Amino acid sequence: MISLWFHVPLLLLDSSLTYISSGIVYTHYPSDLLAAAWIVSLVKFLILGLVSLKLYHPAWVSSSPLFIFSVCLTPPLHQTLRSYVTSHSPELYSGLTSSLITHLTLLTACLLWDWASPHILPKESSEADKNGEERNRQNFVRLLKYSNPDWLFLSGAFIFLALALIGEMFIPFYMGRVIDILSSNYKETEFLVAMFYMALFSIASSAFAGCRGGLFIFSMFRLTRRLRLLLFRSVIKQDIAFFETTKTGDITSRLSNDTARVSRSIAGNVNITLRTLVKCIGVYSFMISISWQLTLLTFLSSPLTWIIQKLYNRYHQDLVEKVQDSVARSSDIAKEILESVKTVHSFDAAEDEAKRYDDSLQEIHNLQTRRDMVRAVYLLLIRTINLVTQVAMLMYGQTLIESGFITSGKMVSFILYQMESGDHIRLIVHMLSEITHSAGAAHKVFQYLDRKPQVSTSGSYCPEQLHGGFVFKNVSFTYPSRPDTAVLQDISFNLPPGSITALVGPSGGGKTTCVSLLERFYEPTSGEILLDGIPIQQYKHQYLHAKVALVAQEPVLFSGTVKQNIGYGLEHAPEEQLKEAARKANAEPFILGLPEGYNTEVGENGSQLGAGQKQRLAIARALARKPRLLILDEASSSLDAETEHEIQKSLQGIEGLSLLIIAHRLRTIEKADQILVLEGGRLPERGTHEELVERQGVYYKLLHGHVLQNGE
Ligand SMILES: Nc1ncnc2c1ncn2[C@@H]1O[C@H](COP(=O)(O)OP(=O)(O)OP(=O)(O)O)[C@@H](O)[C@H]1O
Repeated sequence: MISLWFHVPLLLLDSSLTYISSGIVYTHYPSDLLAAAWIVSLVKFLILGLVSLKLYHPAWVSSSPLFIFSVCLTPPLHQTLRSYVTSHSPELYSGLTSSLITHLTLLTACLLWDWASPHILPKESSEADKNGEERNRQNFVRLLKYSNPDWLFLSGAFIFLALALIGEMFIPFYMGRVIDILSSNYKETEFLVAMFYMALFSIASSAFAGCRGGLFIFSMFRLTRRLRLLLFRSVIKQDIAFFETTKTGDITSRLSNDTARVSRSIAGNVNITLRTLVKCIGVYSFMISISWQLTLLTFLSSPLTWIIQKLYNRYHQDLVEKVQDSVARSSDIAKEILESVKTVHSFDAAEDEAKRYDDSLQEIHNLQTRRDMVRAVYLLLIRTINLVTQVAMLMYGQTLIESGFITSGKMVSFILYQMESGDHIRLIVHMLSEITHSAGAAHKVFQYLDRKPQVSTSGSYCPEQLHGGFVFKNVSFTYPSRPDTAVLQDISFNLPPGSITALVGPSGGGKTTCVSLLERFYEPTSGEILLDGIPIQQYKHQYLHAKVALVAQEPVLFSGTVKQNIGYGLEHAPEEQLKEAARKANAEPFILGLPEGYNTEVGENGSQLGAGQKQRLAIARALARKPRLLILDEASSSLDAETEHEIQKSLQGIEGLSLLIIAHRLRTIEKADQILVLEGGRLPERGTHEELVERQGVYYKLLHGHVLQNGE
């Protein structure tokens, strides 16, 4: 409705302007009506443009610029074509009825557009989108900077690009020439010269194009590799909270897909866009030099091709991304099911899971069908437009040949150029959108590249002498992913050098969280952790991690040999140091029993070892770095009592080594120097086993519950 109120006054204004200005211009230019028509329309365009700018309101019309443009451009364009194509003389003002018909048709088209465009066009141009465009531009510039090391290859590629284009541009020209020579008086020398040039340009342009493509692809791979490495380095240094809040799939997708896409945007898309742009200019120059009237005719379809291509890009790109997401989801489902196949079998859920997987496949299929339908409609429209243009061009071309303006050979050259030109326009529009999308992918990559870990690793203190006394001083902590729940509340305790401390308490009490803070996976929300009186964040990261070693309940081993696993992160450690650690962890007897001893492969995540063996190997790995504090988080739960006892004895024999043991089997920590009872993030009790039993508090209950639970 608002549109209508905007268009009707504009329409009336336009009619009056046409009437008045036609009268004036006609009196001054009675001889050249075509020039007059263009002047009238320029005047109208300026006045209507100013009026609409003055009155413009965002809620009005999306089509008002289109309306004004069409209202002003259609009449002179129509007159120009009329006089050139049909040889009718131009008219300046074609009468009230035809003017009314033109306006009403345009008004209907614009209103239809206003009504339909919100439904068919994806929403854009919001403030956020504009910021996004600006950001994309900045990202693109930044990407160019990442390509700096490849400047030599890229410059070479651009030179070959230019050479190949020059060659390609001349081929249709000489083809037309050959036809002209064949269809007129045949002269052998001229024919041979033309053929020679055609062959020369063909061979040279193919060779240059090959070099160009090769160099671009080479630079692209180099950039991908550089970006991947940078990204991987940045990701691997992130704090644990980052990995808890970011899906692994997202990270791997950035590493594999986005980096490749981003580098494609630089080397690949820029290459294609430039090539197409230059070719487009070249092709149109040749076309204009052959016949500007025919060129004008082919231009008529360009705006339509442009709009269709833009619409197609938006839709198609959107659907392509949806298909990719849904393929990723589907493979995630398959992976999840296959990884938990034992659970699936034990719950007899194989059929249900197959159905779930089938649903995900169906979703992919539906999206792919939609994507292909969109492509089919697009191809149909584009081919129809091409056909109509070609028919019009041939009809007019025939008039031009008949009247002797051009030769049939030139007409052939023109057709060859024209066939290329449509492809070029579509490719430019496609590439421009592809570059924007790649810049979007670049944004995702840069987000990770620029992310600063929340746990700083800039400490530099690494003293030669270390006593190894740890102190928790009024430490409180909440997980970044659950900021409302305090997991540790103002806890303080000491881990004196060479002592054994046990952390016990009900599940969820915060034991593992204490360990995570000691390992600097997170920073305490308040309070501090000191090592020999100095806050642990001031120590050099590698130094601290050599002094504090953790063995988790389910240790992670890497595929490789036993020796490689024990020496993980210790590149230059002597073999004897590793074997010594294995002996202390009571792992040597089983290692020597393996087919190739220390050189036996452990399989992916140690799959060829038993749970107890894995734990012993993990303890050996921790000891190999000669720590001052060894944290055993339920690390001996899979060991039999005798092995556990052996290990404890050998660990106690290591001078200056403090042990922090988290255990549910309370019997194993009865001999600890101090037992800290952690409940609900607080430390309600601490003392030796005897003291705590005597106190009959939480520890006593735990012990009691534990005894009852195990029937001991
Ligand atoms: N990564 C995390 N993000 C958010 N909350 C967490 C995270 N890890 C643990 N929590 C929560 O913090 C609290 C303490 O967990 P923690 O694992 O430290 O307890 P725990 O005493 O070691 O338990 P358990 O004996 O079962 O291992 C629990 O409520 C748990 O749900």
